[in-house]
Amino acid sequence: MKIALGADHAGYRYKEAIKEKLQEAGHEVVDFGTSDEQPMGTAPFAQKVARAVVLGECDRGILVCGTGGGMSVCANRYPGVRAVLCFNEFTAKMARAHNDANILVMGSRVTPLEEALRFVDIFLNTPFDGGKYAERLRYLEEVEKDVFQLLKEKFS
Ligand SMILES: O=C(CO)[C@H](O)[C@H](O)[C@H](O)COP(=O)(O)O
Repeated sequence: MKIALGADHAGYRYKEAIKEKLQEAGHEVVDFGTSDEQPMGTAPFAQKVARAVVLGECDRGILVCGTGGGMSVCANRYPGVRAVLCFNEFTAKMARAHNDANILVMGSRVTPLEEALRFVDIFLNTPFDGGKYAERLRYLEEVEKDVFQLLKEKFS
């Protein structure tokens, strides 16, 4: 798979470890930064990863910040993004099985690194269950149309 990675300063160390693991496993990684532990904003990295996934430039995305909150808030503003903040193996599995998540979000101040690496495995290897979950996800298209309409009204 081609995987987009992004992290702020709080997630930098995790991103580097995830990148190494993914490359060892033969995945293609696109690293959208950050490139050190210098404190900085979270959203620009979520923005780059979300765009890459929505545009189909990458198959999946992985984002890490301190809590996962900042990354989730930003990434899910993009239509077509289903970014899920995972904090144990069950949430990682359900993110794929029920939500068809295309971006895994984790918090480095919440999840130990070894566990985060396991969530990555689960995220990449769990199929979407489809069926009733696919039907439920279709409602998101209605929500996206609603958002589009609101933005049009707000900015016209
Ligand atoms: O949610 C977040 C940002 O919106 C993340 O947890 C950040 O990594 C965190 O806020 C960073 O905090 P810091 O005090 O700047 O290290």
